Amino acid sequence: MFSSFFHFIASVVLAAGAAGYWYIAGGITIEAASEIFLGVFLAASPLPFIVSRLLIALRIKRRLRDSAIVCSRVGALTELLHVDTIAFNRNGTLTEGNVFISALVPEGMTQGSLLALAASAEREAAHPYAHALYDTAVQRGLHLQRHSAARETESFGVEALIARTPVRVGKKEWLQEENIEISAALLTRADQLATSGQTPLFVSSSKYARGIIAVRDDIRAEVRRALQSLKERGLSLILLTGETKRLANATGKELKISEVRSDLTDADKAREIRLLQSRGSVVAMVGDPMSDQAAMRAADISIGCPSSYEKPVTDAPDETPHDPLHEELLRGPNGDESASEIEPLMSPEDAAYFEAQALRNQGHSTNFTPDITLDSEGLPSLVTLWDTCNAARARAKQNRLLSTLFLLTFTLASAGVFTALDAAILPYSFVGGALVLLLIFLIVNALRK
Ligand SMILES: Nc1ncnc2c1ncn2[C@@H]1O[C@H](COP(=O)(O)OP(=O)(O)OP(=O)(O)O)[C@@H](O)[C@H]1O
Ligand SMILES: [Cu+]
Repeated sequence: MFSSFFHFIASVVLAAGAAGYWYIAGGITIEAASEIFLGVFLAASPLPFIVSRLLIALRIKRRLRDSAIVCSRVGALTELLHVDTIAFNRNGTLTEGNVFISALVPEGMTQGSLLALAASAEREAAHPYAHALYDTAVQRGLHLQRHSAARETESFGVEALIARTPVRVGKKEWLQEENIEISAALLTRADQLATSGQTPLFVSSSKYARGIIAVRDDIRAEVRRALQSLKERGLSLILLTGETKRLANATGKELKISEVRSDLTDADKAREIRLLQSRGSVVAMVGDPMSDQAAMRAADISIGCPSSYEKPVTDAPDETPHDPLHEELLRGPNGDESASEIEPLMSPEDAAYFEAQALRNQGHSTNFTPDITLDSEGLPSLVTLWDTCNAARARAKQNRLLSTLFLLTFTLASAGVFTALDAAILPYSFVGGALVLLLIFLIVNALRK
């Protein structure tokens, strides 16, 4: 856009220069000088270049008509060709989006009570892990306790007050920061679980870890192939994830990605991207438009991977219309009176505590649309998009070359440079006609099969 503007200014200056020269040195009339001005201006105009750029985006768009890939910024399609690094998150983008509990490791309690404790804390949490814990507990018919307040911390976990006791579910590092005691046995077990591709969630009540719940969301086979294809196309890949180092490394190994950054919040991911950019990389970020917002804004191109988590449930629409546990929880302690869930019993101190914490979590705004949104296939459709853009690149090159040739020869001819060789000054009507022909040719060339 900027360069087109300068190109335009340059063409005006050039035209004025040529007309001025002939008016003064050649002694021609003002009418003849304006005709020279017009001729040079038409020959040197940026129009063919602007048209070429738009046509390429149009070509790509037409090619993508049959796929469900959505592009909300047309320029992104041509800019995609300059990208050399693809960054992506793990959960939802690389994985099935099907989270399940793969191990329950309680310490000093039963598996059931460990899960019930964690699920009680996760009741209203939004993370897919929270849903998995809660849904499994409900399916098993476990008795959940009501919490008086809960707070979900991005990238760390959830904290809830249950019967005035703080219960936490989340990352080891976070619990350790809160001075929660974790036994050596649990720590070892967690490392084993993470190395085998699972996410160990620590559950603590008061100041002690009560066990681990391991959740799992496996890598999709198509994603492995897609990443391989992207690598073959000369792109650098980098995994930016909120998961812990062990799991991230296991994922990297499984997918043969050497660049892996773990334990990142959204803001950390954005910082990693800026770091890559400062080294000259042009980065596209594939992620979740909700939870990777800052990273996607920082990237040169943001690509939304329609998270499998958000898939509308079409398979079983009328299964479990209401969960029995929910109703049980709504019933008061006497079994008859309906206790309100919306107004939890919270002491003013608790309320103040959680209010202060909640304020720190309010960074995200919800209305962010990525430049490009992949189809339900997710990452594999990026390969299709890339190939389409790349195929268009050859056509773009031809058109640019032709436009440049036109500009050089017609500018010189209409400025009268060839009069030195006894040629006449090219009249502006001729230049105009040639320009129209050129534009028609560009259109045909860009859009033909
Ligand atoms: N509600 C929650 N309950 C338990 N653990 C949580 C919760 N929210 C976050 N965590 C912990 O924080 C970690 C990172 O979460 P985060 O949302 O940042 O990453 P992610 O989106 O799951 O992964 P990626 O960055 O690859 O997409 C999780 O692995 C989990 O250990
Ligand atoms: Cu996705």
